[in-house]
Amino acid sequence: MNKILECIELTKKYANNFCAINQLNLTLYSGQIVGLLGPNGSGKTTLIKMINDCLIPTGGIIYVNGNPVGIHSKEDISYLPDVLSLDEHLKVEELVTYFNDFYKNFNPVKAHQMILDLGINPSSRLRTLSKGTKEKVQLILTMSRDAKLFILDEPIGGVDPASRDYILHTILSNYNPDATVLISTHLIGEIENIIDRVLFLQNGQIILNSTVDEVREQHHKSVDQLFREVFRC
Ligand SMILES: Nc1ncnc2c1ncn2[C@@H]1O[C@H](COP(=O)(O)OP(=O)(O)OP(=O)(O)O)[C@@H](O)[C@H]1O
Repeated sequence: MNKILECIELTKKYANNFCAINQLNLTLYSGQIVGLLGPNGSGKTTLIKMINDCLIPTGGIIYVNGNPVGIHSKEDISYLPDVLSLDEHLKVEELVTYFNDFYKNFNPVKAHQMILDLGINPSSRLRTLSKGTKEKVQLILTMSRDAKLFILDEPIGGVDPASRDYILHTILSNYNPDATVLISTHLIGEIENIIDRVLFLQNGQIILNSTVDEVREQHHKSVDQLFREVFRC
């Protein structure tokens, strides 16, 4: 198994001195789907932004596929941010062309197939689509790259339950089994059946890093039940 992500003593303090990620150590290997779970404010987006070079750590280091975060890691990672980051004036088909021009590892055939399957009109301008459909387009573009590490920050939050099933199935069936998918979500029950490993984040530290099978065997609970117990208010 190849080490695809390594965070060593990773720390992020914001300008107000609040420590959002606190000396976090994490190693992920290739070929797994990993759920990054934690209550509001636990640091999930901060961690994801640092892995994607969108935020600079205060301390520690991150390696992606053996390289420190930087130009190389941008080729290896396909990132779905928690906010829409596409030009809304473009048509869906123009976005596919744009991604194809921009990323060497983008597969337009795969993108067009998913657009067709989800009944999205390729000639619609993004700004005319509903919030959930915009999210689907962004996810399709993200999943159509042949990346080594997919990082999805809340990929199904605004999507209706029927489409969620398709999208989760799409994540499963379109990702290369040698790749790793890191999914941050609050919809634990929805992703529980597709993830191999689960991480619980609390106050900027990993407090659980187990396979889903280990959670079920050791705690005799689903991940959803364990989460509700650990983080009960
Ligand atoms: N720019 C900032 N300046 C100061 N504090 C910040 C900043 N951005 C985030 N934080 C704080 O860092 C902590 C972690 O935020 P983050 O967005 O990473 O959490 P999260 O786990 O993704 O939360 P959610 O589940 O609500 O999306 C929170 O307490 C948040 O208020």
